[in-house]
Amino acid sequence: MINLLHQMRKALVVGLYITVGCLAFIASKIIISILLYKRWKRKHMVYEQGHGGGKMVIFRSSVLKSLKSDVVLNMILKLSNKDIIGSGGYGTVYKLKIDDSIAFAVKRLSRGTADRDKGFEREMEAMTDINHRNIVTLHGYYTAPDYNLLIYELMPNGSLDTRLHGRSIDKQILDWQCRYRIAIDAARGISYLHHDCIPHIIHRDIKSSNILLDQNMEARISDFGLAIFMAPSKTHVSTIVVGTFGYLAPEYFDTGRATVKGDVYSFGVVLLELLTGKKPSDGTFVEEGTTLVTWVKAVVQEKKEEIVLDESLGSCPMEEVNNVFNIAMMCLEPEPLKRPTMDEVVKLLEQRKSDKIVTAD
Ligand SMILES: Nc1ncnc2c1ncn2[C@@H]1O[C@H](COP(=O)(O)OP(=O)(O)OP(=O)(O)O)[C@@H](O)[C@H]1O
Repeated sequence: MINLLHQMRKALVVGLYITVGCLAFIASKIIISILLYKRWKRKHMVYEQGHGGGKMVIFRSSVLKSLKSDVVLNMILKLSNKDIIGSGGYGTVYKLKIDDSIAFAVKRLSRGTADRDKGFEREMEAMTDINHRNIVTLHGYYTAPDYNLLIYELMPNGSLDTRLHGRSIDKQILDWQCRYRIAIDAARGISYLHHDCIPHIIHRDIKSSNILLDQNMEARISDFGLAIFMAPSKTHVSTIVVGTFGYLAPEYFDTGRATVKGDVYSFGVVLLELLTGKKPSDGTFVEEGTTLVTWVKAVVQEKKEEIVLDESLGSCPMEEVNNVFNIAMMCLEPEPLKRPTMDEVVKLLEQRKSDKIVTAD
């Protein structure tokens, strides 16, 4: 009898513990959900828009938040060809001028194909929570039945691609110091995606037209239309091969396995562009049956880097130039495991830069 009473008491205590445990678990979930919702509300301002059943979401920009959504939308709808500042395979980019001192870049993506819609979703998923000085800021978006709009901060100096391969007057500003700084800024942006974002972000389209320059020629990574997430416990994500010819890592091209080392390879190609001033898709490479990477590797092996160095650079510190060639070669190792991580690339670039600054000062 006593034994039975003892057992009932024990069962009651266990039951009580389980109930309290469950209640505490549910309460903690509710509190976390409320906190997450409050955080989301703080960051986003959602406007249900009457025009054509679209929806506008503005975050981060106090200027845009202070304007009424239909005012912003009307300004966007008035954009025309004269406001175009660039165009890519997926859409057209316009300059949206709010007043004499404030402007944004608006990317218009037509809808209709699953590819395009996916690109828009990817861009939003990847960018809404990113806040880094070397990543272009997304201020909001508008989604309508026929098209999607992405509103970014405006990068007044355009893309590295246009500066490097466009009019020669645009190239003048790209002296050695400027190119070195662009390399460090871009490396920091990619390193943030690979190492600090959870899940990690593989950009998959690192190239000079996706490196944009602000008013001080500081570089930021843009265009997350092909970006994919990767859990920290994973080493790769299997996908169909996308990206830009000339920048794709060979193993990704062959297997469709996207890894952070694929971005490292593409960054190595960008370093070669900065060093040589040549475009990876330059017609002469195709004519001669070679590539920018093969061409440069051959001269680096013979220690004749100056042959391929961009003539428009004029005189520059050859020790530093050779170091950047070496970093590029590491990034372009055919074996992905032998390539450095982006964290390491940043350190290699920073170390050499700061050594230079210390001796120069
Ligand atoms: N925030 C911005 N500020 C200023 N210019 C921009 C901005 N975003 C894009 N651009 C300009 O618009 C061009 C087109 O950009 P977009 O991202 O649509 O295409 P892309 O990267 O050049 O090519 P693709 O998307 O086909 O790979 C860029 O190269 C750049 O010159």
